[in-house]
This record gives sequence, structure tokens and C-alpha cells, in this order.
Amino acid sequence: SLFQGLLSILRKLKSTPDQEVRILLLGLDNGGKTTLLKQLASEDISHITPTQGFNIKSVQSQGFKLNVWDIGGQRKIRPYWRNYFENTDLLELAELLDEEKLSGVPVLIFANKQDLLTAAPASEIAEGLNLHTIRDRVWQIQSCSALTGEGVQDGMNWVCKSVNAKRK
Ligand SMILES: Nc1nc2c(ncn2[C@@H]2O[C@H](COP(=O)(O)OP(=O)(O)OP(=O)(O)O)[C@@H](O)[C@H]2O)c(=O)[nH]1
Ligand SMILES: [Mg+2]
Repeated sequence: SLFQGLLSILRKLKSTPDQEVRILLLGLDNGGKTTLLKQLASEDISHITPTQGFNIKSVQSQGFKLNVWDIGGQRKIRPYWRNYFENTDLLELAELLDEEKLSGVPVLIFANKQDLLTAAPASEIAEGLNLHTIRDRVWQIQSCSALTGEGVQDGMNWVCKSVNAKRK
């Protein structure tokens, strides 16, 4: 299928040169991943529909080429995540952290939609996800609004800083 073709291309892209950073944007549907990615690339965010597969976008930041993979989060798409990781369900952060192929990879959690009064604050999300128990890698939680762009670049700056530190 087209999807399998895409996956095989993505697998070939796996070896990433030094100045390039591969970022997986994972999360449940409607979380704002695509909006965040488009905001990052300074693209129009007014006509975004649920992602039926992948979006890949490259953005330059701090001398890095960030190759961001935005993967659809709808329940019917989530099973495909495992094609990439060759693992079963990866619905939980804990499972992602256990994934051998992602060992030591810095983790950034975006607490998105902070422009909404009903949004859970980052501190609450950090507690709910037990982030303080993560000891095997650097992690960060970043409040943001993909709608206004607030916090998005700050999050990516942290990513660049962490990748830099890891490669030195
Ligand atoms: N208020 C508010 N709405 C947002 C924000 N970010 C995204 N949205 C809205 O949330 C909805 C879903 O956004 P998407 O970017 O499509 O979400 P997604 O995570 O890519 O969803 P899937 O592709 O289905 O996995 C859209 O209506 C966005 O406009 C935000 O920071 N604030
Ligand atoms: Mg999307």
C-alpha cells in the first residue's frame, strides 16, 4: 500500500547526519501536533485536518536541520506506529520510554492549548505523567499554544540544546 511505501522510505531516512535532528511528534489526536509543526514552519494554520498518516517537515533552528515527523494520532492510525518501532502498542509515554530504540533520547512534552482557560497547567500534566520519575534521559515540559505560537520555539530551542549536549 501507499502507507507501506511511505514507511519503507522513512526507514531509509533513518541514518541521520550530524547536523540533522530527527524528531518524532507523537500524541493523541486533536492534541495540536500538526498545528504546532506548521506554526514552527511559519505556515498557515487555519485549514488543518486530522492527519491520515504522516507529515514530514524540515525546519532550520540554531544551526540544526530539524526533521520533524508528525504522525497522526487517531485511534485507527496508532497501530501503524508499531511498524516503525517494531513493537506493540505505544500509546503510553511509559512504553515509549521503555522502547530500546529510543533509549537515552531526550523527551520534550508540550503542554499545548494553554490559550484555553480549561487547559491543564504544565505542572498538573507533569504530575499526572509522573515525569519526575524519569531518570534515564533528559526531559522537559513546555507550556505552549500552537495556535498563538507561544512557547513553541522555546521547546525547540530546548531540543537543540539537548541534542547538542548529547553529541558532544
Ligand atoms: N485553542 C487551541 N487550539 C489548538 C491549539 N493547537 C491546536 N488546536 C486546535 O486543535 C485541533 C486539532 O489540531 P491538530 O493540529 O490537527 O491536532 P493533531 O494532534 O495533529 O491531530 P491528529 O492529526 O488527528 O493526530 C484544531 O482544531 C486546532 O486548531 C492550541 O494551542 N490552542
Ligand atoms: Mg495532525
